[in-house]
Amino acid sequence: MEIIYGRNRKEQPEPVRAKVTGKIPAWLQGTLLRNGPGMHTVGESRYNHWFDGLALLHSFTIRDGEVYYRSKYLRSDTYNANIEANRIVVSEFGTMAYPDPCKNIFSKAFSYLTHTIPDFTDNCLINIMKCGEDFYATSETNYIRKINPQTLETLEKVDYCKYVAVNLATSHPHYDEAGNVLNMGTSIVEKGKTKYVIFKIPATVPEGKKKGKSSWKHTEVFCSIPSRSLLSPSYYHSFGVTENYVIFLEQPFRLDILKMATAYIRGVNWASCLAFHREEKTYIHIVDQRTRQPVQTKLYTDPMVVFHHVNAYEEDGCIVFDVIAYEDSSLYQLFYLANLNQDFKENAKLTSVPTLRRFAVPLHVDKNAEVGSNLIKVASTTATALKEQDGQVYCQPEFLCEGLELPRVNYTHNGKRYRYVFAAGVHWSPVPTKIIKYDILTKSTLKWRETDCWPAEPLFVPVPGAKDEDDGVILSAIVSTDPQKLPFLLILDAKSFTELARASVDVDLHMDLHGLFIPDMDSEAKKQATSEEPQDGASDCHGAPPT
Ligand SMILES: CC1=C(/C=C/C(C)=C/C=C/C(C)=C/C=O)C(C)(C)CCC1
Ligand SMILES: [Fe+2]
Repeated sequence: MEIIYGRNRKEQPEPVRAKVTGKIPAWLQGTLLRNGPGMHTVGESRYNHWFDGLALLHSFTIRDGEVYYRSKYLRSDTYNANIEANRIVVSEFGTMAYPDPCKNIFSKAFSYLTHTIPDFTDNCLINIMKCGEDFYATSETNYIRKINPQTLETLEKVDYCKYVAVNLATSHPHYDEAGNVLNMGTSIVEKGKTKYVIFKIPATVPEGKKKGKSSWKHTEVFCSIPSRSLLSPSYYHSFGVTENYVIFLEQPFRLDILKMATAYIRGVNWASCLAFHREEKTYIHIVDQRTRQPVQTKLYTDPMVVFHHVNAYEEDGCIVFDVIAYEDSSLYQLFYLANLNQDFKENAKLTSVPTLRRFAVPLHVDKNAEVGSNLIKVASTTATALKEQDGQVYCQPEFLCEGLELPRVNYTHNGKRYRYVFAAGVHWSPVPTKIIKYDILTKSTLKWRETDCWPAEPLFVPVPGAKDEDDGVILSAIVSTDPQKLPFLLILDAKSFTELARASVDVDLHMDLHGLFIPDMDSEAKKQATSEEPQDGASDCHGAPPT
């Protein structure tokens, strides 16, 4: 597994033309842009965790049946400082680093003082966010980095803190139809006022506001939810939305702020400040986007750990939401590089399988409803919400399917009723071995897998004018551990899950995390703008840079 996870990857900044087999649909024109960790050692120093690796952006540009690949390390301040020092000098999730080699106790104490309120890393390795016409590499700290989606160059650093009071923010924002971004973050600095903040970044500068100003300045707080525990807010990796509501799970997987404030002097990493409290409940917060107020009903469910929300929608006075849930937090433990070594089958065993769970929560609780009665009258799910004596509502999910992670849906159905989940197939190990299409209606699955092939998160791209939810293709970057087989971009027909084409590239493809597809709006115009004609040829040919 070290070959997949722990090895440093070589960047490929010049586009490489892929060898295409099969036929890429003519309508599929655009760029698949993805992010993930690519460098795990700097000089003699080594990161401990896979989520620490330096961000490596990569893209597959699909144009007229041809595919071009390129990759480039994000030139974050973190990357630059590490490369300059030839060692890791910035702390990441699983690695605490010391900028100055603290030779004596006094200098260590001094460094400690300057780190009490930590300045987090800008190594944005998790996802790509679209904001208006701009693209950003994202992580979970207060920093994101603007990038050029064509050349993968690193542009300016944006500090969320300048626009909204959050120290951490998710790398899984939502988008409305106008492209406005809805995201969530946690404010931990104002002691005693720890809160979760839902905020909106407009896609464009609002009408009537002074032109020329960036839309960031118009970021607005939508709603703040006070943390149940002021010194120990929940950790969350994503959240859900419906057309009118936001769903936030305050799970008992929590950050300890005091531990974080002393982590540097204690020489421990950020990950050690996270703990799952298996005896506590998971609180379900619902925020009405129209009133910007939380729904007053106290909703809760059993302890669980959720990283990825799948989708959510409203039905008959209820909110139905689907998540991938675990019984514990073993997933983050498994991604320590020491666990992903040769014996990963032994070391990297999940102690709970990820399951797709469907919850249903009532938007209004009938005062006359009997204590103990199920408030969910929706026929399509067996999820329940039981009214309790004290007015709280206890929600129990319907278990839909096991062994899914990195879920994606057809985003035109985001927040709306939907039927299909596309995901990576995992079981006891967190390493995906297949791609799955799960049909919620028929509870059936379609799978793609190939020996020695390790798929990334599958992304759904709809065909223009699509009628059915699954009218489109699935894109997934496949890492190969078969020396005879090059890595490739896999293109599946999303309906039948049959292979339409694959584009093999002779490059050092890394296992990535998340990304997005940028469709070419006007591919004809783009083609005209391409200065050079691409050369015909083999997979290692460096064709003209697609614009
Ligand atoms: C650096 C840093 C953090 C980084 C978290 C990361 C990098 C999480 C990655 C999660 C992924 C990739 C999940 C996939 O399902 C925290 C804990 C927010 C807090 C403080 C500083
Ligand atoms: Fe994620």
